[in-house]
Formats: sequence, structure tokens, C-alpha cells
Amino acid sequence: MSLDAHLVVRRPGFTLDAALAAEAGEVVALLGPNGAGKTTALRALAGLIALDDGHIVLDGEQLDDPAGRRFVTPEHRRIGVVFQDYLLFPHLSALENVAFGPRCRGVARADARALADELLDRVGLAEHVRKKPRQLSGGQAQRVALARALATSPQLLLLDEPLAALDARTRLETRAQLRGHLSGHRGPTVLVTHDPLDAMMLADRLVILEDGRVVQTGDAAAITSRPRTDYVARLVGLNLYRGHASGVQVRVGGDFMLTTAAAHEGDVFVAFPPSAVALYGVRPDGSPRNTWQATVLNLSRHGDALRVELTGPILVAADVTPAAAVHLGLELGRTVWASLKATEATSYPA
Ligand SMILES: Nc1ncnc2c1ncn2[C@@H]1O[C@H](COP(=O)(O)OP(=O)(O)OP(=O)(O)O)[C@@H](O)[C@H]1O
Repeated sequence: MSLDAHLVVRRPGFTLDAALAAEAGEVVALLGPNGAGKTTALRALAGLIALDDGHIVLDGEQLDDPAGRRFVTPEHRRIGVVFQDYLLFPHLSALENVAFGPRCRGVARADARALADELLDRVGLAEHVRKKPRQLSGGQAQRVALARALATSPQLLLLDEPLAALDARTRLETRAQLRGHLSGHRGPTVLVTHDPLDAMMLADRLVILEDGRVVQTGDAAAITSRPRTDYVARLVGLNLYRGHASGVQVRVGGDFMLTTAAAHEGDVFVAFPPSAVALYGVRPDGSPRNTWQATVLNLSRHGDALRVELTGPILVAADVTPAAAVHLGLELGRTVWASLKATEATSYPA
């Protein structure tokens, strides 16, 4: 029960062209900034829009194949969708909402209600089956929507920003529960989000979409340790540069060289966290480090630290303690020395 898709959708000024695969039981998060094409991808998988090119094969069945002139309509796809705002029927109880799908597919009333009862019990809502959507909290409504999506035994489960409608606190609880509920679904799951935390906590694998293209894919550890675009680097809070390596020396931006821990030849990325950048009032010496002069461009709070954005031979973010900031007299326009140990600069082939 696997998904194999190549989604091509052309719009004026925007093209989605993304390969997407997911194994049975695998949760794949489609993560990307606004306008990246996540919703378009989800809608294409659900059959709400047709592909212009490519294919969607689910469990060996072609659902959309423009070249072969095949298109399976949404109601004939074995797909369950949890929409961003859940789209529960307001006049139906939680139980009736969940039983609705099976009823439409010809399941007898008593059987559909028994199934809905069981699913609502599974998501911890046994005591709320009779309530209407407006009597449910956001987190409860989200679970009803999930139960409803699972009620038709879908082969593929699609979730559109599943936690976006919840407040921060409910979000935290629901995220943890949702992970458990998703593991009960035997087919693949594709969830769309622009929240990196949702993606990393809910998914086995991340597919990063930018401007309609897949720019990186892998598990959370692989993506966070080796970002390949500015968007991903910002998500995980790393400084990222593309450069050309000769051994441990990497030329990044013009003539500026960074010494890194590992030796490479050719095009590489260099990444390091803002906490690895130390700032000094005078040029530091000693140990194998990179030092350069930089000017403070911006200052902001970042947890307990102060995030300092610096311009110079490279744009870089550094985290310093408030005490260090006072000691250095950090203010906009101030010139300081930045220092980075070679051992803290990770490099990997581009
Ligand atoms: N029906 C349409 N006609 C024309 N352009 C469209 C249509 N639907 C979406 N687009 C464009 O396609 C691009 C991708 O939109 P999409 O909603 O898929 O992105 P997204 O990643 O889901 O963004 P968000 O996180 O903001 O929801 C956008 O540039 C959007 O303007």
C-alpha cells in the first residue's frame, strides 16, 4: 500500500513539479514556506485538481495519468483528508460526522455508527460522541476530523496543516496524541505544514518544497544537520554558505575563506550555529580559528541570548549572552571581531 507520485500542476506564474513517494505506514511531511505549492500538491493527491503532467499511483492503481487520459474522481479515491479547518458538518453530532463517510459508501446504519463509536473511542472521545462540532474544543474537533478521515479505511491519509487551527497549548498536547493516532493507520500519510516542529515531530521523513520544487528530503536529523537552502537553514537556525573547497579551506563569497573541520574538494556547503560564533572587541589570537571584522546590522532577543546579525565579508548570525553584549557595547553599526573555531564549521558536498 504505497504512494508513488510525480505531481505537475501548471498555473500562470507558478509550476508545481514534485516527486513524492511514501511507503505503507510512513508519515511524510511536506514542509515549505507560503506559496511553495503544498496545498496544490495535497489537492492534486485528493483529486480536487487534475495533474497537467506526471502521475499518481496508489497501491498499484493509477489515480491520475494525464498521458494515459486517466483520472479517478475524489469520491472514488481511497483517500481520507483532514482539512485545515476540519470542515465538520455543524448540524451533525461527532458520531454522525464520523459515520457519514461509511454511510455514503453503503455501510448499514448500525454498522456505520458502531465503527464511528470505535474510532471516536480510539481518539479518546468516547464521552463526546453526541456533541455537535460547536460544543467541542479545537483539539477535540481535530480528533473528530481525524476519526472521520479514517472511517472509510483510506489507503492514503492526507492532513492539511492539521494543528494550525489550535492554540499553542492545545497544539502541544494534540501533536503528541496525533503522532500516536497516525501510527494506527496502515497506509502512507502525507501531511502538509509550514511548521517545522509539526513536521519533525509527526513525520518519519520530510520533503521540503520551495517554489514548486523539492529542494531537500530526508529525516529530521539529516535535514537539520545538513541544510541545503537558506529556507531550511533558517528553519533549523544555522548559518549556511555555499562555497568552493580546497581541502579544509572553503572560499565563500568573493575572497573570503573559512577553515572547516573536514577536507573536501569542489562545491560544498558550510554550516554552523549562531552559538559557535564568538564576538570580541579586539582581534583574538590563538587556536585554529576563523576571524574577521564585522559590523552589527541588527540585534534581537533569542531565548536567553541576544541574536546579533552582522555584515562584513559574509552575513552571519551570532548568539551572545546579554552580559557579553553589554561588555562589548554592542549597538547597531558597531564594528567587532567575529571568531569561529574550524571544528565548529561543518562542511558537506553541495
Ligand atoms: N487556482 C489557482 N490559480 C492560479 N494560481 C494558483 C491557484 N492556486 C494556487 N495558485 C498559486 O500557486 C502557488 C502555490 O500555492 P499553494 O497554495 O499550493 O502554496 P502553499 O505552499 O500551500 O502556501 P500556503 O502555505 O500559503 O498555503 C501560489 O503562488 C499560488 O498563488
